[in-house]
Amino acid sequence: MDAVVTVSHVNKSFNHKRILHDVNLTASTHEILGLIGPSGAGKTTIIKNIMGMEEPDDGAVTVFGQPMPNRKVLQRIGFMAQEDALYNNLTGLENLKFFAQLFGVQKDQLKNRIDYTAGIVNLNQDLGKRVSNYSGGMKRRLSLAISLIQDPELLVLDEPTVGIDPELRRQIWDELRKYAEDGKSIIITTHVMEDAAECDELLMIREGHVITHGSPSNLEQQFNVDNLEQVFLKAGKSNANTDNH
Ligand SMILES: Nc1ncnc2c1ncn2[C@@H]1O[C@H](COP(=O)(O)OP(=O)(O)OP(=O)(O)O)[C@@H](O)[C@H]1O
Repeated sequence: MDAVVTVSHVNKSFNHKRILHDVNLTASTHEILGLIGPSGAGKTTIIKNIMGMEEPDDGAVTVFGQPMPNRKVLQRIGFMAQEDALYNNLTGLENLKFFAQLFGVQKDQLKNRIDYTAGIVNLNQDLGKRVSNYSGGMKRRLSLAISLIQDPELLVLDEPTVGIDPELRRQIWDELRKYAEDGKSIIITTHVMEDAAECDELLMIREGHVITHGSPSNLEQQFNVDNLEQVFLKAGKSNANTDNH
């Protein structure tokens, strides 16, 4: 496994309030890395620092060995933001084609990539509709298909499973697993423990601190509990105690 993303000792404040405290992480090939924590914990801020959309106050971020932002590196990343960035007046198909061209998908690959990515999120039947007529869940699914369109080496997905029903969620996780097995790297944020259980490596985030990290099974063992929710609660408590001393 090779390191694809490194975040080293990153601190970030907004309006003099510290949002990230000494965050460290490594995302590697063949791996799904999950950032889990409640709303406001700082997950999106970490993602934005990785994508070069925010700059750390201290510390460093590299993606494929390069400091971000870097336009060439961005071409190698499939990014799904928390807010859907779609063209509402275009159809789903036109959106997919637009982003495929932006990311340099070869013409002879275009149909295959569109069929494949729309299939993953069950949108094939709705591609002719304008996005303005899509539900919120359909928009999330289209955003996910777009993030996969150029077969990126790194996928960065901010809350991809919000608004997605359990059956489709299973299908998406199976595809993400295949993607990682193919040697790619995936970073995903979630506040849902079922999603966290699908990851190879987890960072539990609370109030901008990484309170613990490890594989789901190792974390359950380490904290001597049988689910990740309990790990989060126990890790949060021990972290709070440490903070007080
Ligand atoms: N540009 C900004 N200016 C000021 N405060 C910000 C900015 N971006 C984020 N914050 C604050 O940083 C904190 C962490 O936000 P962030 O979006 O990273 O959390 P999150 O874990 O992704 O939450 P959610 O699951 O709700 O998306 C919040 O208190 C938020 O209000």
